[in-house]
Amino acid sequence: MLKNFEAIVQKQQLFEDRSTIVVGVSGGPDSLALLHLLYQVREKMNLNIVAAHVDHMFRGEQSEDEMHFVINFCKKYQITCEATQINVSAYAKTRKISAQVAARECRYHFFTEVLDKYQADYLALGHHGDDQVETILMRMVRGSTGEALAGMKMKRPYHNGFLIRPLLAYSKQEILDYCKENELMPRFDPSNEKSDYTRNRFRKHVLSFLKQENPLVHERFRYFSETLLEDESYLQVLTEESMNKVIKRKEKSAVEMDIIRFLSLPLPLQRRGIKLILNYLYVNIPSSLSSIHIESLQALLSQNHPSGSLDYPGGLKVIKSYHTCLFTFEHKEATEYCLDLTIPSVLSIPNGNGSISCSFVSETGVHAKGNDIFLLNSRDLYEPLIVRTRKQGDKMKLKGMNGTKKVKDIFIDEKIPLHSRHSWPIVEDGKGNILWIPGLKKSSYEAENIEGDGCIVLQFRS
Ligand SMILES: Nc1ncnc2c1ncn2[C@@H]1O[C@H](COP(=O)(O)OP(=O)(O)OP(=O)(O)O)[C@@H](O)[C@H]1O
Repeated sequence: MLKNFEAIVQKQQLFEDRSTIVVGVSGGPDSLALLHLLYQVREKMNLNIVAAHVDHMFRGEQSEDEMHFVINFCKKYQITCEATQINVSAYAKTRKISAQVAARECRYHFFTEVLDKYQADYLALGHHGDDQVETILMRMVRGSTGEALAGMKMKRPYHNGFLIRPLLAYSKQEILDYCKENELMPRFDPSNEKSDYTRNRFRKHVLSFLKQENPLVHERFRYFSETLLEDESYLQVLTEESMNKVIKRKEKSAVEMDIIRFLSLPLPLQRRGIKLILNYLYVNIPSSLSSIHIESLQALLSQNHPSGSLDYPGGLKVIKSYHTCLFTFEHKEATEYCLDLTIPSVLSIPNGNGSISCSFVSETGVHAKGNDIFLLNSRDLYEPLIVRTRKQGDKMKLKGMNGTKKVKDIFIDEKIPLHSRHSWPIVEDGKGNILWIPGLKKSSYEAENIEGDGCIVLQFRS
């Protein structure tokens, strides 16, 4: 028995007694050793083991032979076996994907079918410690960050249960020795020897060098991976707590955050905070998104200029405006509008900017405190009232002040983000006077007292 197999299963809580485990078995040494190990603990742990094999039909008779080898192996050990033949080359051609990607997709599709058929909770695969060293190094070179640098997880949620990789604790040599000791006679896939795949190049040139330096290098990488995952999960909790105080608005396709609060976080939380937002907004993280995007955003947010924007892959735009940073997929220029406000009515403002209700009241006693409500004496009403977006040169007579002020300056003083200014509603009367910028400022046209003929009440709801 491979050293400590049971101890690892217990320590990592890989699976429970009485579980059904589907094992992906190619016929190679790794998966064959895995199948055999699980077979060894089967009785003791009351396991139901099912082997699943896919013949990718890449190598004609040779790969068919491998399938029969797996079927016969299972027969010998009285293990249930599900085997299938899939024309992966044809699949790859119709979908215009590489043979490797196609093989993976077909394999995992079949695995889920078998998991469902046997209502299994676990899919076990034969990746080992040397695979892990290669994976981590490849990811480093590719520029992965955070949790991804920990490589493959020994246990992670998959389909309706978990994907487990019990052999990550062992080196390839230990597995080969195990196969020999137990006379398993695995098959060797010649494509593993080709050096045209990135992984094979890492195996040949980097892993062999590292093994010379330290034959137990896989254990060092395992320790690195485990501690990194622990550190990451702790930092993730801290990030989520901190970002709760930074995020101002969170919708399906847009997130707004407070830049000052964000910049007060330590850099590791800032980086993870940005990732958290991106993971939330993207359904699938685009492969072209890299650490460069995160770095350039950190630079944009910390520079003095009050505004700026970045284009992220997949149509996501990040817009800085004063103390607010908006991540949005909805950055089509806000449509201009100019709408009649009839009395009485409720008008929905375009671009999701709320509504304005408009009614006539005859009695006194209406309070118009704040900028969300506006009163206009009937005798000062010049119809039609219009709700529109801003125009160049807009000016307004401010309530309680002499003279006029540019609408543009009002937006700047109120620190309204650039993208919001284009769609903010402005209420104008039939003479072209700007009466009110709902939610922001009132003009001197507002009624001080309600007089004889009653008044119009405008109420803004954002
Ligand atoms: N054709 C297949 N059918 C069923 N399972 C497979 C097949 N190919 C790979 N697997 C599963 O995926 C794991 C990883 O596959 P990969 O090709 O990366 O490894 P490998 O070094 O070829 O492993 P092995 O020595 O088991 O063939 C295998 O150990 C096995 O559990």
